[in-house]
Amino acid sequence: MASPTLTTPAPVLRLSGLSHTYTGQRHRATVLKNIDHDFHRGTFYAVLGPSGSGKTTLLSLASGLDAPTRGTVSFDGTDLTRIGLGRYRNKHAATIFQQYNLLTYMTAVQNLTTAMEITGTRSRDKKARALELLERVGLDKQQATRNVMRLSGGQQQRVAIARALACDVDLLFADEPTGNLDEDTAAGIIRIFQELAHDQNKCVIVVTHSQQLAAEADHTLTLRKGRLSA
Ligand SMILES: Nc1ncnc2c1ncn2[C@@H]1O[C@H](COP(=O)(O)OP(=O)(O)OP(=O)(O)O)[C@@H](O)[C@H]1O
Repeated sequence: MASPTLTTPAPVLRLSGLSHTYTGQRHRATVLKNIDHDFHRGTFYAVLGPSGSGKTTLLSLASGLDAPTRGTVSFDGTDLTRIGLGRYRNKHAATIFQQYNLLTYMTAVQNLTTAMEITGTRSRDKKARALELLERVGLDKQQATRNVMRLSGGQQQRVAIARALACDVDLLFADEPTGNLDEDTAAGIIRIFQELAHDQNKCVIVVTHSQQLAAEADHTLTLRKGRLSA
């Protein structure tokens, strides 16, 4: 009897020969060196590495914020340059930035509903969905309807997380998402990342210094001297 063939699922995100060099007037620094790595749906990844090792750079290339100086990033087998970086960011990837990047003239709810509109995320009642997600990250209705600049740093970080959750996309990137949170709130956010990967089949990639977060990820990768290793 023929044995069943096991096929590896295609990666949702592939980095091939990825290198990145920052060039200034008197300064040139190669931060990433010839990185090859596949990332899969249904998986929660943590990327660790010393300060300045290039974690944020890696995330900005993988999330389509910047283009690599060499090599390619592909989503479901298509090079991001063919998809278009703007379209990729709007339709396929949500990013939680280290500096949150919230729309400062809006409330938390409006930040979420605007992101849902941009990504074309369908919801019968976008405001109700936004309130529900903000509650999930621990923000009550009063905080959710306040201008985001009148929230604390940790509360703004949770708005940024809820905004990423509001978008129905395959890839979620996060840069130090628990950096400003107390241990209990951080544990709640880590559980949300696990649910997104395991119950909703998303690919979640988090850059962090937190050992607490890395211990809960399915795969831990380390960036050191421009190389990524498992
Ligand atoms: N726009 C830029 N122009 C020039 N050099 C840059 C630029 N952005 C980052 N770098 C340099 O690239 C290197 C990697 O920076 P990056 O922010 O990716 O590291 P990181 O691992 O995320 O650091 P941290 O853990 O401290 O946030 C650093 O030496 C940094 O100074």
